Amino acid sequence: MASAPLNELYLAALTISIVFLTVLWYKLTSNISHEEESRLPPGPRGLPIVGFLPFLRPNLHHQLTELSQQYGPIYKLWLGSKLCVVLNSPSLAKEVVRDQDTVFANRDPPIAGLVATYGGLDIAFSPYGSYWRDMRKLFVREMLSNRNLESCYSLRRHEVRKTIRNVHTKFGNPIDIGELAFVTEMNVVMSMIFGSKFVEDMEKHRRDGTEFRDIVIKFLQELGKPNISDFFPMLARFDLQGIQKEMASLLKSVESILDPAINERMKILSNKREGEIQGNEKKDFIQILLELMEQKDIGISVDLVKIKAILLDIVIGGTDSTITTVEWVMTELLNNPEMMSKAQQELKDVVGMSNIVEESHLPELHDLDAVLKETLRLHPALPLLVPKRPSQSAVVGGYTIPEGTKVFLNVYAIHRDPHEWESPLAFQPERFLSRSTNLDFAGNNMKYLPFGSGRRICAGLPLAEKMVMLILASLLHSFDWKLPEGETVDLSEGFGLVIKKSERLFAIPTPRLPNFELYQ
Ligand code: HEM
Repeated sequence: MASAPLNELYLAALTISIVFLTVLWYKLTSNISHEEESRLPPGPRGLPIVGFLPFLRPNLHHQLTELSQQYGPIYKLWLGSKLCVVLNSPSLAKEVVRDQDTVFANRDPPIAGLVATYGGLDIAFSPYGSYWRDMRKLFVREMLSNRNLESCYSLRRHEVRKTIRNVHTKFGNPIDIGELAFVTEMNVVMSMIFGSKFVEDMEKHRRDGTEFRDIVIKFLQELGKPNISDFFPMLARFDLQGIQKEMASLLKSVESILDPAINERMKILSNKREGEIQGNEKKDFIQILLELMEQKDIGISVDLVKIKAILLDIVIGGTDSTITTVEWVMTELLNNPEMMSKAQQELKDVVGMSNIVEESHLPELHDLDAVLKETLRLHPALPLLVPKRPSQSAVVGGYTIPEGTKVFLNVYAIHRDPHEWESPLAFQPERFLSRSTNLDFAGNNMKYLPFGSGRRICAGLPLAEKMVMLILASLLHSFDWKLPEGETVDLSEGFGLVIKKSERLFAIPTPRLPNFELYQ
């Protein structure tokens, strides 16, 4: 009995120490002034030190959308010592991607992302500034220029035709749509980067896209995992969950595929000296980049590490969002058979049953375009875009967002907002057929931002749009699709940076075109 007051004393001392340490912790780790703190947006309280971290659920975009119903269109969360602000309305989106775009064009990459990109040397994670500007310019103007994209159409066509031929050999059997899209997209991307011979060699050695698939999936899983190091930067050096170590090892695996291909191309290029390289020669991405590396007078210093960082954006980031989008479109069409028939009728009218789909047909496919847009409304590949970090304190929605805050633009919530969309949860592609709206991918209408908006809008948009449309149009024109017997469409979403389907989609193709030769 005598020890009871002593226990209470211990308890009191412990509580005082925890409170003291908590206050000290915030003082040491936070560079937010008292004045700024009083003007922060509202938000859930959370626990001392860890903040809202223990309450996070796997599907972050769902939870952040639910919280907006409770706290309004702008709210804050403390995740460990990291202040996060979530924006959930078109007018707040406008404030950050239009009115204050230079401040919010800065990024807040996760530590795993920095490990994966040699410290943020890629385009997506590099801070806003001259390095990012130069790299993005190089990517958009040199690699994805209209001329370049047109000149490598034959590569895209070749790989998509190969996929159609392949599906034809398996008709009547269930096909994993995600895997099909992955192999097609990966082969297209690899042939655009390294040339079609590289893809043929990979296939000869049975190193087709599937080999890469596991690495890409793991890469994105690690990137999407909540990491203590991000929430308590003071603990980053201990890598408590081993995420940074795992990421470094995944990067090595990717390099084991990229490095030999780059080295081989460097050898070929140096054997084929200046005079022999024709001005009008069709160049793949690696040749463009290696040539830029040799030019000293272009104002951009390109080296091998930067080249690999850019390739990672294309091979890992670009591929995954493209595949996920193809899989979601096919899922929605299988769930809405009348829309599938409408899109197929359009293909019959525009392409004809005795032809195959060409890229020149794509601008005529208005129904399919509307299906793609509606799918990206309901299932935006990056529901929270790539998080932003203002380069200086700013005022948004009347509240202060201090410099260094992690800012999520919750496109998922905006795309499903009942104040912005009629029947927001229904799949209604017709809403994109009216010419009076500017609901396109350019990010001008703040209620529809599947590729983001402003300076940091998706840099791969011209290629992404062509690829997704070409793969979908070819699959839908060449085959009818149905679910395996007794199966229903599963629309649930998995966890990650890119919202994937939680269950893989299997569908059974039946040839649609009368002429067998169109499958050869
Ligand atoms: C359907 C396919 C795709 C979707 C839905 C998509 C979507 C996005 C989104 C939402 C962002 C972030 C924008 C922001 O934070 O405001 C982004 C960034 C980016 N995307 Fe895509 N993307 C796709 C395909 C691609 C492809 C194929 C490539 C490369 C060939 C690519 C390259 C990039 C790059 C480099 C960035 C970073 C831009 C920057 O920070 O300046 N994307 N993408």
